[in-house]
Amino acid sequence: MRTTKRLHLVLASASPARRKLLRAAGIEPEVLVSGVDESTVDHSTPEALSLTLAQLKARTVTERLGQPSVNGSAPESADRQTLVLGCDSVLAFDGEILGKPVDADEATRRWREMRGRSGVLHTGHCLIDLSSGREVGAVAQTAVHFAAISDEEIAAYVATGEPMQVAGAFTIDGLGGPFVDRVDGDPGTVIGLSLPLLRGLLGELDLRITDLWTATPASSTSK
Ligand SMILES: Nc1nc2c(ncn2[C@@H]2O[C@H](COP(=O)(O)OP(=O)(O)OP(=O)(O)O)[C@@H](O)[C@H]2O)c(=O)[nH]1
Repeated sequence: MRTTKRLHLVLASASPARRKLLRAAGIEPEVLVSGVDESTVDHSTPEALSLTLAQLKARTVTERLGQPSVNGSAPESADRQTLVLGCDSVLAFDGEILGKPVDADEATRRWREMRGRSGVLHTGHCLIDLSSGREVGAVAQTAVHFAAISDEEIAAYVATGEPMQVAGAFTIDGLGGPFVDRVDGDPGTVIGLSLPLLRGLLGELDLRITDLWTATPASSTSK
């Protein structure tokens, strides 16, 4: 049965890219950074790692909101139904699971290996409905094909500092754009949040992504 309450999305992420994706899709999230120490989680597959970290981030913020955790049934709020979304992105490349490079040297080394080759960006998503305590989650994968860039291009890109801020040491919608030939799959998954996957998770909770629109698309695009 569809909700009659106003839906409110809390994004449990510091990622400016995730927030930008949601806002462009008409969803204005409240941002509550989880502060999770990702080094405490170790998993052998990129799917398990990205999903577990997404769950940890969403659950951490849910607890902080003073609501029971996943198995509790949070008290109904008057007119607002709050959802918490956690995400985590990792690159699977050459049999390794790669997050953000620790420094410029690692970013340089990675690019010298990645250029001209392909990897798979995995983004785990976890969505918790505070009113019911229900939790749903899934991982999206998008293949990334890197351009055969020169040592000089690598040096210039690493010098911008961007590679050290993002999983996989590259962006497709930033300075790294020219260095990715193509992606196979949802580009949002590479950027850090898959909107079609979010739509599916909301559907599992009997909710619609259109109920999350804070600005109706017409008004948000009017000049
Ligand atoms: N703009 C952009 N950001 C990317 C891209 N690929 C990865 N990222 C970012 O790289 C970061 C991956 O690190 P995560 O640990 O998942 O997220 P975070 O930024 O540390 O933020 P938290 O969710 O609070 O942990 C995210 O901010 C992603 O948005 C890309 O192609 N474009």
